[in-house]
Amino acid sequence: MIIGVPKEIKNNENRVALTPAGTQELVKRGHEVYIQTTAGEGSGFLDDDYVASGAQILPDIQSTYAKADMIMKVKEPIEEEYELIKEDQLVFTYFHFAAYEDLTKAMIKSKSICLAYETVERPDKSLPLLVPMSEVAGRMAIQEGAKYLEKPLQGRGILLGGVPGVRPAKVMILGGGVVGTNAAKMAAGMGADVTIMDVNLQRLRYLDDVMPANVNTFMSSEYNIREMLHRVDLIVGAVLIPGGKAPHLVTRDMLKEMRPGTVLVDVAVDQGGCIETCKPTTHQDPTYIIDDVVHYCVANMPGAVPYTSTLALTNATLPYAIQLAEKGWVKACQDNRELALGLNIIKGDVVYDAVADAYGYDHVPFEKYLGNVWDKI
Ligand SMILES: NC(=O)C1=CN([C@@H]2O[C@H](COP(=O)(O)OP(=O)(O)OC[C@H]3O[C@@H](n4cnc5c(N)ncnc54)[C@H](O)[C@@H]3O)[C@@H](O)[C@H]2O)C=CC1
Ligand SMILES: CC(=O)C(=O)O
Ligand SMILES: [Mg+2]
Repeated sequence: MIIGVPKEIKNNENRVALTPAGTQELVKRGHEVYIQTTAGEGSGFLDDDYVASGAQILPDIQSTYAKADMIMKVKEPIEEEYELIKEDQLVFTYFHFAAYEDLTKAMIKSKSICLAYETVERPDKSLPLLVPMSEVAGRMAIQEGAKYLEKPLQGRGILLGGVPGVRPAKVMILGGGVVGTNAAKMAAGMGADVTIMDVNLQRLRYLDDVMPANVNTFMSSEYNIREMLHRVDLIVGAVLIPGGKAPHLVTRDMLKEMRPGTVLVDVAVDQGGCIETCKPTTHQDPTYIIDDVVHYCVANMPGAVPYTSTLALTNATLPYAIQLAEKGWVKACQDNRELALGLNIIKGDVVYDAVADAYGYDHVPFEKYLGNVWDKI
């Protein structure tokens, strides 16, 4: 198969979808790998490193898209890329369709095959290609939150861990999945007073078992969220309905109940955000203020720590990329249901139900393309 890796063009997106080590694995299996020049630079990989692993370097994004059967990317395609995606081309990347209607329409029009990292799903319901970036973003959420709580950055001016004789900051984490757990670990390690909220009681039981004493669990409900608002310093939004739009757990009217300088970090912004007033921001201009509350809503948080993120992401994506390259997308998805669940749009059909629901499209089962292979197993 011919694999193309374009350079990411989203603001401050320094990750790359394939490392020189991954290139070597694909090339030694007989595949052709084309890397857009300087695509790996932000993550510390030079064109020469890729060439040494057997890749060929292409001069621009147009030639990279034009050449490839499979495009491997990190972030969702942005407008300049829509026209470059070809009919029948396999695009393997994050899409977050439920948050981007224009992208959804453009990919339907392209008649490409959109296999989304964020909905590849294991039998235990875990999301193996989202987990590594959720680990990064969860950890970063506290680092960023602590920074924006500083007074010169318009925060309340409270130190997360406090000092002897002075209480630590209160951190409320909405969603106790991968982002929430990693955020809680970091906040607890810094000495904050942490509360994790979730609707899954089993998950809260587990977290109660494994978390240190300065982390409490609390059932997520509008009533319980409101009860805490006037006391918290930092709120981390970390809920997920896989593939779907995030529910608004913090609504606009709730901002009035918070203290001035409270910081909101809505990590779930890539699925539309769980804080009603959150709109996607960039690393260049990450925050804005509404009602004296600081909003941090960067949709590609891991892009700022590419040395860690590229390795963490590609450790997870490479085994799936190899299956796609070896077998083609139809056979690879027939053989591995985890990958089939990543299919979101196929040749103009929306095949992922939460994406179809988000915009009122018909949901076409992916069996139209894959057949009912699992019934026979
Ligand atoms: N902004 C960024 O750069 C990044 C964003 N993310 C996003 O972070 C979000 C969270 O991802 P993960 O932690 O991996 O998901 P996850 O599936 O591990 O956890 C989500 C949790 O939300 C809980 N939940 C669902 N409804 C809830 C409600 N009403 N109240 C409280 N909890 C509720 C679920 O029970 C689950 O425990 C996703 O939207 C993901 O795409 C992930 C990585 C980077
Ligand atoms: C998951 C995601 O949105 C990211 O890694 O940028
Ligand atoms: Mg929203």
